[in-house]
Amino acid sequence: MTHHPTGPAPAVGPSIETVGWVGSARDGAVRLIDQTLLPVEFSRIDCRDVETVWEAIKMLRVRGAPAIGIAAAYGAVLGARGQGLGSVDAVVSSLRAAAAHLRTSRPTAVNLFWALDRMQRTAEAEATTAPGPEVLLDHLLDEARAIEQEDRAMCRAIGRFGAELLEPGHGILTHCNAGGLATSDYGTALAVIFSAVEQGKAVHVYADETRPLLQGARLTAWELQRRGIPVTLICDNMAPQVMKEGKIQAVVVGADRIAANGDTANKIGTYGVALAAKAHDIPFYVAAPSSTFDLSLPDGSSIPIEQRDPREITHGFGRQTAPEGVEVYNPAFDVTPSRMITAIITERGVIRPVTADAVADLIGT
Ligand SMILES: CSC[C@@H](O)[C@@H](O)C(=O)COP(=O)(O)O
Repeated sequence: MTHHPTGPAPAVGPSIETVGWVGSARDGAVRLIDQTLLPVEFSRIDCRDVETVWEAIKMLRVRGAPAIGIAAAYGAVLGARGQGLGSVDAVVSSLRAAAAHLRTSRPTAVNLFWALDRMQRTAEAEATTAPGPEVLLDHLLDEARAIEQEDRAMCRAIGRFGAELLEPGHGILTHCNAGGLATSDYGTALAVIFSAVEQGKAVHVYADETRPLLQGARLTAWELQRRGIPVTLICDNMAPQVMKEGKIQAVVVGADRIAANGDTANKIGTYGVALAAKAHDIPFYVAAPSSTFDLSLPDGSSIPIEQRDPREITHGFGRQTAPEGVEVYNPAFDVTPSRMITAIITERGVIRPVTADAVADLIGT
């Protein structure tokens, strides 16, 4: 049952740069949108040291798995110049220390570790050949920029593959924010929607508010509205009812870490959406780049789940909404078993059905 008009699709509005680098390797800074201020205020901050990047990741000023990885890669460049540019060895050891610190910012999104491993490998590989510390630092900035550029390309490819799965008039439910704000510029789950609209398919998005930090309300609704895509905001607990009313023909969400068998960690509440989708026979799609897969983990049971400050639940956005001292459980992510995922959309193609063999075939090389 489709309740959405199938008239001409709107044009997709312009991208925004979520995280990038300004200035030279020697004096520059990591520039990022402070997402904690959205949707009321749009402002960027410049991070000039590793600690500021660490804090920005921890406090969700920059968030979303690929964007965290990009911010960390640029943060590693800041770290590399930490002890000054006295020698190549000083640059390498400063980068190692910065990477070790940045790894402690958030545990679940594997893109953070993937990007830092890559920066560290680059530093170590070039240590013996770089003619001097300044050249090495320039190369490290090039590597961080490559991570950002590759993410752009991956998101566009995810969008192209995923758009094939949507039809004009579809109602699409998404959870949290897997849009441009969570990546370099185009998103993963939202890329699928942007691409479908660019292909002329008019769709309507339902955005889960996403308790407790409201990434769906503050970020996804803002991003879709800004790009001219029709969006209806709902509270998380309304999703099953909205499905029952026939308004949803597909669910598309992002991912923070995907195990070798396809089990997928994403924002808390995603598992509940998958259960509801299954009950209503609605396809449940995960959209993620290959950098979000962690093939060292056989299944989702060993994915580390971030536990966050209870005050995000008891004092969300500055107002006390629970009794003082109440016990709180606040996991930031949950794991959806692969058997509940209809397909995983990657930049290399679509994994369907989601099995360990299919994941290994596409991602394992
Ligand atoms: C393309 S981003 C995919 C995920 O990182 C996203 O869905 C998500 O769960 C983000 O959580 P957040 O806590 O806001 O970093």
